[in-house]
Amino acid sequence: MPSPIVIVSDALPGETLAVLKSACDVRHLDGRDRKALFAALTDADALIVRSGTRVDAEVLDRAPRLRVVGRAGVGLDNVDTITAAARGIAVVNAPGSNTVSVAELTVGLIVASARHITAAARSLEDGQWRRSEFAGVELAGRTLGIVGYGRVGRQVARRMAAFDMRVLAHDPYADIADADVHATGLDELLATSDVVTLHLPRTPGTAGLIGARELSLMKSTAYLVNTARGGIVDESALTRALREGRPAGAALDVFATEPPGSSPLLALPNVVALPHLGASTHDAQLRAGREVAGKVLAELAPLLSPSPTAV
Ligand SMILES: NC(=O)c1ccc[n+]([C@@H]2O[C@H](COP(=O)([O-])OP(=O)(O)OC[C@H]3O[C@@H](n4cnc5c(N)ncnc54)[C@H](O)[C@@H]3O)[C@@H](O)[C@H]2O)c1
Ligand SMILES: O=C(O)CC[C@@H](O)C(=O)O
Repeated sequence: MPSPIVIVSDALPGETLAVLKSACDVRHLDGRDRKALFAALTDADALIVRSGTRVDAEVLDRAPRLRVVGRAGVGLDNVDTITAAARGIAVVNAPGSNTVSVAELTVGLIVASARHITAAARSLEDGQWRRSEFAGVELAGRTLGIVGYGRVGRQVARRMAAFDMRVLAHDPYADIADADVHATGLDELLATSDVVTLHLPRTPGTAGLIGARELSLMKSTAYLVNTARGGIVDESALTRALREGRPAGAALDVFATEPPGSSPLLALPNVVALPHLGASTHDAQLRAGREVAGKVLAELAPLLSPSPTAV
């Protein structure tokens, strides 16, 4: 029996690739090259992606043999799960694999915002020594508002409570029962928080959730941190709001379109911007790779002989 063909269209750890290669014919390409992706999918049994490959209906149309799409990470907003389900294609991901990494990056961005770390570092690199301009605020005693109290939101709450912040959380679907975390409505959270941090998925229901009205509710001294998904925030409204100084600044790991090209957000002095690094630790990538490889091989089991290397 020929080995199943697995297309890997984003970077995966060597260990994951080795596991897959022990049982499958693994082919690499850059998933942003749609032409190459379409060509490779004609005889593919599995496709493994991260956030860089858009797996829409057009992609699935080109893959008549596809049994499984593996997402080496959490967010499934780049995969058309409805079309996949309609065609009997399994979609598997690795929830929880990168929770700690995203929470730790979020802590970094909160501290960087309160203390102007990136702007001050850039200024010194430019040969300047402007101490008073970069005076920040303490986080202790101030209020953190968490929108989306799932895996990452809860880990951020724990870590920032250790900074002695008062923690609010808004999540219509979660049980917010942790001591020291106060459940609130979204408007109240926006109006009372000194830092607002987003940890919810991008779905048709959450796209543009934070728009001009919501931003206008925030304090002029507050910071917005987004390590969730770009499309949750209306970027045009955010650009206008930041130019007007309400909120005071934003730290963004994610953008509506990635890479964000010439987005005006990148040119604003009160923006800290990162190239979607939340899950980019060796630890998280290894966990995500192991989990997704195991799930993909399980879906391919009927095509495998002899049985795959255990993962
Ligand atoms: N920057 C990165 O590299 C990176 C890495 C991992 C995850 N993420 C993003 O972070 C998101 C959260 O990850 P997670 O593992 O915590 O997911 P999760 O599913 O554990 O938590 C998401 C929470 O959002 C809540 N939610 C849904 N709609 C909401 C709404 N309208 N208002 C408030 N809350 C709402 C859900 O009830 C859930 O509790 C993912 O969906 C993904 O998009 C980003
Ligand atoms: O694939 C990535 O590198 C980022 C993934 C991350 O955003 C996720 O949703 O797990």
